[in-house]
Amino acid sequence: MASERDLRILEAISDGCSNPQEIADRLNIKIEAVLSAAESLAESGLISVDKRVIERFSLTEEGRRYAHEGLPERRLIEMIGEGKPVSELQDPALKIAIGWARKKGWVRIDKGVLRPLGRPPEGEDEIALKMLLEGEKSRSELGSAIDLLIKRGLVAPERSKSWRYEITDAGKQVLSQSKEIISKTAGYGAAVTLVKEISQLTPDIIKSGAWREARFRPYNVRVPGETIYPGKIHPYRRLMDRMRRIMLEMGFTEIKGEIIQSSFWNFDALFQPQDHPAREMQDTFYLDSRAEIPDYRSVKEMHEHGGRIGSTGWGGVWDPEIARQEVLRTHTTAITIKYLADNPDPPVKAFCIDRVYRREAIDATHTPEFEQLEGVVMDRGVTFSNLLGILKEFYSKMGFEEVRFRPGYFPYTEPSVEPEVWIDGLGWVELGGAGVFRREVTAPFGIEHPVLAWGLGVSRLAMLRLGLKDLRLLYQPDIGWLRDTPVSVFRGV
Ligand SMILES: N[C@@H](Cc1ccccc1)C(=O)O
Repeated sequence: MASERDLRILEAISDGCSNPQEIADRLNIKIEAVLSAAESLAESGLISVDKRVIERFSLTEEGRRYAHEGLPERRLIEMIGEGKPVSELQDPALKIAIGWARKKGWVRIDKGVLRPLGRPPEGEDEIALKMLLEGEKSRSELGSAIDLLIKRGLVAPERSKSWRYEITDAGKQVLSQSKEIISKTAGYGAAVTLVKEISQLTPDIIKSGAWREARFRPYNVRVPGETIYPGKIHPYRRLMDRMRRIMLEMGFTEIKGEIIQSSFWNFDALFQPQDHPAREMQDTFYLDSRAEIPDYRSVKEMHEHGGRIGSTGWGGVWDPEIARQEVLRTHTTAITIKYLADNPDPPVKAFCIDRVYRREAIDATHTPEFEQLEGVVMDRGVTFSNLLGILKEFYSKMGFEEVRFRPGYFPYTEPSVEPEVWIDGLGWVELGGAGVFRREVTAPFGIEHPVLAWGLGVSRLAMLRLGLKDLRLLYQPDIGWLRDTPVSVFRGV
């Protein structure tokens, strides 16, 4: 059964209006209303719908300027006349123009002089630009120059969905029947009383009491709605907030620290020998500045001889100058060890989620800046199994049910493990490092109780959680990805 609005729309389609906007304009109603009505008309077989994606092109601001003034390479040709020394053409904007003119084979450089090679005819790109001054155009109207113009940022493509409606024989029949009724009565109003279906409640319908007799059209939740892109929190930020919330729920306190650290806190305090390969230039960003470091006697003693805990230390001479060198922190463990040194009495339950820096060549799985989530628990009698339990719980709260631990090695923990989570399709994926701090780390700072410590690769975890193949997406504002990433991938957020 069709409502008054349906019939009007059906009539418009029968008169040749084939797209929603046209119909909306003609009937002075919202386009969403047309889409919704058309959907149900199509469902009842009264119209046929042809959906397609169309591409239209328009000028960017720069493109518009060039459409008026001419492309830079065109103006260059006009400017150089018979030729001009390249040394007089040093302006960066001119360099771009020269680049294009050479690419197009319009000029050549002869003994330092830029010379035109005849007068180049108007190119397809220039013609396309001029056409676009008249308004939006399609690909077929503009020709093949369009891709280059898009690359140059002069033309912006826009893809949109279009709907084409056509009335079917069944539709024609319904329309002619209803017209008969309408012509016998006063008009569409009569058709409404005839079909008695209302899609929108108006003050009039309420006041007149017409709603009592009316049948309300049910909502059709399958109608394609207008896509809207509201502002939302960046998916990566959202994920980090989630991790932060999990840690807080588990009773941890958040701590912060400086990005620039002395080697002392980044390495030495963690009993990393001064010739440890991880300190080398290819892994660490060194600054050419020196930091103040605290009283280092006990740390030096530990590195050289093993202090008074029965360790042998690393031997050799521990050099405070090396410890003073400033670095961009390579891990957040620098923050937690400093915090423990400042708070050596139990209990301590702290975490730090922040950015760290390493000299990595950038590729799909490496960036020189990334985030780590670091946690420490220090208390009387805490054990390695407590550590595994905490990690398991954290991962399960993040939605990774299957966790296992591989033996690992870090200079500052014993025993050490590398937690792995199971990802369908990928298998076991390593997600960080963990262990119990060695006495060589804790004793010099007067920490007498066991310390459980771990550091997790946050961006790694985000990649898995968001199903990304390329880590760089987390750091590049790719508007398409940002729009398409649903907020619902984060359970419980
Ligand atoms: N700092 C280690 C992780 C770790 C933290 C704490 C204990 C053990 C390991 C890393 O960056 O890989």
